[in-house]
Amino acid sequence: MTDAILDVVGLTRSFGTVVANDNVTLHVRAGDVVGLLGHNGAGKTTLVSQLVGLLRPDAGTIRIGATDAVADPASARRHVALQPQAQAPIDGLTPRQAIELAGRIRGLTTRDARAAATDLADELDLGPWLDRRALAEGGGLSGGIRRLTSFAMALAAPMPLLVLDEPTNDIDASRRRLLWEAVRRRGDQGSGVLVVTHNVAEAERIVDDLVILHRGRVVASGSPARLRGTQDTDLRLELQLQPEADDPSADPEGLPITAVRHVRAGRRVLLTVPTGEAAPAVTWATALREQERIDGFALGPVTLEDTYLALTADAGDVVSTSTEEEVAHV
Ligand SMILES: Nc1ncnc2c1ncn2[C@@H]1O[C@H](COP(=O)(O)OP(=O)(O)OP(=O)(O)O)[C@@H](O)[C@H]1O
Repeated sequence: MTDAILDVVGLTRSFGTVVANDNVTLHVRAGDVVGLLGHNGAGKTTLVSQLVGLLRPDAGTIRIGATDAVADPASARRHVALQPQAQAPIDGLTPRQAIELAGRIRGLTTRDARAAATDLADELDLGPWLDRRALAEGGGLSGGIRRLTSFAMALAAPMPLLVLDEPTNDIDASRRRLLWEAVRRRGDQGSGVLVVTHNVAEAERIVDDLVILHRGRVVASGSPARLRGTQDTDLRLELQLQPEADDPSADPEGLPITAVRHVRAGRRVLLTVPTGEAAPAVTWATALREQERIDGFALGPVTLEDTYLALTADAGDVVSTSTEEEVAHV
């Protein structure tokens, strides 16, 4: 892919017998925000570590801009700003000092670094904490404000490629919204952005493309609309099971409705049903609730979460879908 700022092809990395990345291929174009989704242990941080030269791949290639990042990680890193998953070591500094420092390291003048810190504080509503010092052992600043500071440090100077490893962890809902808007803005201003997240619903609204990793492999990639994979006219019926209760939809033969897809996630059951089945679906679910076989239900549009959970379910989880194969190969 010639206009990509990041080209990863066939990347493979094992730890002993664990294949953490298995033949991973993905691309990020300038101006695009790409979300990397996957459960714990899917291999996301292993991938990020190789992008920035902290780990060497067993096989495969990484190109960042025009640079071969495996052969010359130091040059490649000059094009990348990384927000690592671990909290940034900012004890002794205020957020303002930390952001200014990050800007200076990336070549901004003192004056521009100061302006960047002030602008980012406005953009992310960091103002009340901007001059409060981070103390040892988590003192001074909360985990969320430390994470937001680390995010702001990654954004301190414009970079061709931004790699953000779970930037929303610990952050409150209103600042998460500001953070996602800031991510989208960086894409719109021309950076390529790769954002690792567990937050499917929030990422879906701002990304151009998603890559879903499961057990080290890419199991699906494409735009959110393509990945949803079902007809726009399909609906999602969510059943909330009672503790220890059986899933009343476990046997497709016994269902009074046609479920295109069936996903079990803990005590939630997500059924994808054609719009034409809305009325019988509500009648059936209402009866289940009256019989106290479920705690409640909701009928709404299909979301990416349904697809994501279906693609990343492990053996033993209850998943059946007539569209899964189609979705997995978009
Ligand atoms: N340094 C290491 N030594 C041994 N095994 C490792 C090492 N780093 C990662 N692994 C293993 O590789 C697999 C992928 O881990 P990785 O941290 O990349 O997943 P992740 O998707 O980032 O997970 P999380 O969302 O929990 O951060 C896991 O099975 C993990 O135990």
